[in-house]
Amino acid sequence: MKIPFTKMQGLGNDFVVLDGVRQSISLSAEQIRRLGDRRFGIGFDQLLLVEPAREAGHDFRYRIFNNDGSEVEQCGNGARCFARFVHDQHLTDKAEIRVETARGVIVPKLEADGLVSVDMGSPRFIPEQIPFLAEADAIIHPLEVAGRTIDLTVVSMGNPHAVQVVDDVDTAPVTAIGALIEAHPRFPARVNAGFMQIVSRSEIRLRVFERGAGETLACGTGACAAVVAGIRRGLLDDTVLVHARGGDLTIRWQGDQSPVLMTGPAVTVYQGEIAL
Ligand SMILES: N[C@@H](CCC[C@H](N)C(=O)O)C(=O)O
Repeated sequence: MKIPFTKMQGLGNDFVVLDGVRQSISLSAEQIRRLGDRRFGIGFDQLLLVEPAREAGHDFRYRIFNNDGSEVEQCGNGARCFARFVHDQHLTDKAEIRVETARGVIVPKLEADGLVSVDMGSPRFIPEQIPFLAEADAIIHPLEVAGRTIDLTVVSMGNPHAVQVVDDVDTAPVTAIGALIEAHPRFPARVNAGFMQIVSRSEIRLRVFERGAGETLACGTGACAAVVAGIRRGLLDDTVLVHARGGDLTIRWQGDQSPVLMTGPAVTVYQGEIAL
């Protein structure tokens, strides 16, 4: 069976997007891994499956899979690509879309300037909500990794993030230490590991070793989590320009229960068909 797909990217974080509205699609973890293989398949960091909404008042549901086949709760760059996809495929003519994810409803909006902004919902910090094994809630949690102690701020943006501050993202050991943090036993569902360099109170540089995908050129939820972590640590103001290796995002957060707002690009690269 052949299925049509769209290849998209948000700041170089790349996706295969499938239309599960016009046809019913069900993929095994093994099929996702095969499609995600950059030599034997199409290749992507995440696969996005767009489906009809389950509840009245919502426009769509979308499911997110890492290229290791695991299904995840949330994806920031994916949310922007999802919005561009349903619009370009004429699945909706709404500029503001209410979409169900595994962790609640998010609201992407196509802006007049071509960017997409997304209300990503409120961040969560309580250790069980991450999930993270810790005795109490704290802004900084020391974690033993490879014989040294790293100060982490843990944040859930629907999916789990552990953010550390580094002097220079270019020399930070993102791959080696990121993999150890991702698989650390204190994160029972694994975690996305963020490495944040503070440039000023309104600008950071960020690299993220993603759970289930390795280091990507950008991570939208990672950018939200890093800015929230920086604000909680008293290092950042409420509007921050995030420089990832694949490009820039603007993140806004007013604190407490207010939602995190993300604005950035979403680009279609090509369309094709592939045999499952
Ligand atoms: N690239 C994404 C995050 C994708 C999911 C993540 N790897 C996880 O396992 O939680 C983004 O842009 O947010």
